[in-house]
Amino acid sequence: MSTSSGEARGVVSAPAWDGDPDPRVPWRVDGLLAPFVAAGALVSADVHVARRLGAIGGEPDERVHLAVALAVASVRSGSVCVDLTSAPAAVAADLGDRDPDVGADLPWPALDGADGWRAAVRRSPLVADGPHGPDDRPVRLVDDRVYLDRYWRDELAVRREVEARVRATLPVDLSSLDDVVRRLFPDDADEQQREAVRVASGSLLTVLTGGPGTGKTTTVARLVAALQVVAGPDLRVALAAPTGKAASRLHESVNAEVAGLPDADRDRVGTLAASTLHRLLGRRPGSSTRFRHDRTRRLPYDVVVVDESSMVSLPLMARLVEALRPEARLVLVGDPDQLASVEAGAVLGDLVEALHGRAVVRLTRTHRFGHELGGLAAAIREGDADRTLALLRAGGTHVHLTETAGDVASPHELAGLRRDLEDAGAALVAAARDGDATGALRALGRHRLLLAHREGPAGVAHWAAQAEAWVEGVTGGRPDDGPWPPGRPLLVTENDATSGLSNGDTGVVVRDLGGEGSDESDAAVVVAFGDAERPHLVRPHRLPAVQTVHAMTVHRGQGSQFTRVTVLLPPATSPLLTRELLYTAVTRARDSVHVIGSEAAVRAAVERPVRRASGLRHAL
Ligand SMILES: Nc1ncnc2c1ncn2[C@@H]1O[C@H](COP(=O)(O)OP(=O)(O)OP(=O)(O)O)[C@@H](O)[C@H]1O
Repeated sequence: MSTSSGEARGVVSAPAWDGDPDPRVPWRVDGLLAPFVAAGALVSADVHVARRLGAIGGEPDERVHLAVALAVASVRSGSVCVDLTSAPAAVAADLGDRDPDVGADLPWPALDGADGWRAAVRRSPLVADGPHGPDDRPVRLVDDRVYLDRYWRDELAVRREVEARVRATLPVDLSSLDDVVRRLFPDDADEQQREAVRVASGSLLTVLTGGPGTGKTTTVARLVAALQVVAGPDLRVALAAPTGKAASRLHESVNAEVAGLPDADRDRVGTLAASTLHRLLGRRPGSSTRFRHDRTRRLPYDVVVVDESSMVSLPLMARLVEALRPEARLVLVGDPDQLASVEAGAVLGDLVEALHGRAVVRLTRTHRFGHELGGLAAAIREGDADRTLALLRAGGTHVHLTETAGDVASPHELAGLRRDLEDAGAALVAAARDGDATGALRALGRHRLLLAHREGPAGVAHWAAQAEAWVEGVTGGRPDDGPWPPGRPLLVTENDATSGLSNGDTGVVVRDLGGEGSDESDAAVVVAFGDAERPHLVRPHRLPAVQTVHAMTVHRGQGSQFTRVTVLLPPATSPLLTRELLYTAVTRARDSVHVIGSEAAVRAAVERPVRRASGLRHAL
């Protein structure tokens, strides 16, 4: 494939390439887009995609290339599109968070007028103009939002399905609904949970939101029981979550709740199986965007419940709603204040905003933390930096702040973290060496270090190594430990049907006192995963890809909770430091949280909500 370097207006000098260019390779870009690359608003790969589309589609106007490159960049950073009206302010704000001088005076084209930026984009042969524009163009312009067309189509699919589902009302026998609601939630204080059941009974879409410990999972179990009475019997129910880890947690907690239901309800519900969304939809080998179940081959369920739906990307949500039977009920459960999906879209948050309360039930009564943690989470969620800092500084049994003087914590400032890591590590190694899988799994859930970055001085790679060194300092390696030292905490990084492990599962190497390994390298050790009471034991040679997990990113921690969490904040200038990141990190703690960072970093996080551009939140 040739590059665009030979064209009249082609200004990218680069070698030939056969696929996606590596965004880390510096490409020389000149012309209108150069200052955008220099400022960090675009990477050269964005420019390259835009210029190639321009070359193929016969569009020489650099302003159109800019719009397309920004659309590509926006997907990379989690947005679904770029809004031409707000792009200058959004880019300046993003760049200015890091350096106030950068991004303020980029050469933005004038938007309005017959020869303005908007008009140039609208009449471009690359661009379909409006929702009814031609469907063979790579880019679409709708209300000043520029989309790569496939994201527009995904957004449209979700919007249409949601609109249809919200409009439909299902006939319900109100007196039997009232009976079952009162039986399942006898306490008047549980009115919000009752309301969730009423909404799910009467409509095809229910959005159930709430912070951690507000009873979402509990409600799911009872809601299914209620639906079996008012819309059943024998409804086929699927439970799903975006990650394997979240799916197994959902499976455990819903079935535990079902076990406590009155006999008749429990029998009606039976055992519910939870799987990942990918598995529910049916993976197709070699494709991550198409599934076995789609519009032509719908999912055979009457009720589909998706937990942790804040983590579901727009493309995956589109595939799900397309695959639902039109009469199936969809229940989306999650916390829209948490980090959104790694891929593009913030569907749950957008829907909550767009639906204006229709089909949405928010649970606000916390059952789990009756202490400082709940107040801290609320202050962060509400964007109140002063209150967040005051609560952190006041501290208490459950909240602790180590306020660092600079961007990087000094050894003195790290003393508390070191102690936590050493204590948890020592307990882990002691139980593992004793062959006590239950004790080791409990120790594994005792403390977790969460970070924003994967790489760099504030990243997981550095801190995992540091933590390991500290732990080894107190536990000492043993000559007979072999390649799988007992007490090593592991994170699974791929899904694996053979071992039953999913990407995100964590486990610990434990001495197998009674057993024999199948070869020398894993003789006499097993790796314990899952529920501490009923550990799932896997021989090392059967493990899928794993890594040592003394520390993990907040993203990785999403969907899990730990007794104690330490959040080590990056410098205030880190683009990853957002309100959602801090909220998600703090709410991973079941009992106590320790935040390490500067005042500037705490303020930056709380005051910087993620801005993901999308049309979904305006659309309904
Ligand atoms: N109506 C209720 N009355 C008393 N306890 C409740 C009620 N609803 C939930 N709980 C309890 O509150 C705790 C948290 O509930 P649950 O796990 O359902 O919350 P959640 O919102 O799903 O939390 P997370 O998002 O952290 O998983 C559980 O111990 C549950 O038994």
